[in-house]
Amino acid sequence: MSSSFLSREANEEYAQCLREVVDKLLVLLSLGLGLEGNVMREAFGRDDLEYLLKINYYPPCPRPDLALGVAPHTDMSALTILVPNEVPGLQVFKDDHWFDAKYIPNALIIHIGDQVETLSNGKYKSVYHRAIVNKDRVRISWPVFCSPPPDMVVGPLPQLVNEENPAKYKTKKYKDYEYCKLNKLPQ
Ligand SMILES: O=C(O)CCC(=O)C(=O)O
Ligand SMILES: [Fe+2]
Repeated sequence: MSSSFLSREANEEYAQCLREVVDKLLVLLSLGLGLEGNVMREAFGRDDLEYLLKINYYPPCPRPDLALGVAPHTDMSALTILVPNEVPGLQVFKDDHWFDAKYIPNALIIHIGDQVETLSNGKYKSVYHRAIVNKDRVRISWPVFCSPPPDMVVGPLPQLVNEENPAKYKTKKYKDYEYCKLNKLPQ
């Protein structure tokens, strides 16, 4: 890893690029629900969307069969954009199986997070995933969690709720969702 990756300028440039990616994804996700392109982005606070970079460092583990890097979970963000190093480890749960996320050089891994699931009233599902560890190689991943601002109220979009499709999720401030998730309280 070059030290320039960690420089302030590099992070600012990366954030700027991610903003464009996230804006495009939110437009496509809105259109996918049959809504105007700007609906999801507006519902998440428009230019106030927050970007949080986390660095996961998984040291080699002599018994990868006995340990997990990250336990299974969904991200509470709206979207997560993740870049891993070349050591595989991310797994996604689908049809009762864990699937390896293939490492593709220069590709971004995008997770649908809980807030997109809520806003879409369950049409989009947040991805259940985990990270396994490697016997002799260090794995590193750089997820950026893109979330609504703490005081933003998030709930199923009114356009998607009617008598046949009642709201499946509570409407609440993002910070309250976060509090319940972090403390494993019911939402
Ligand atoms: O390291 C990974 O690939 C996944 C990490 C992760 O799921 C997380 O930090 O939320
Ligand atoms: Fe995650």
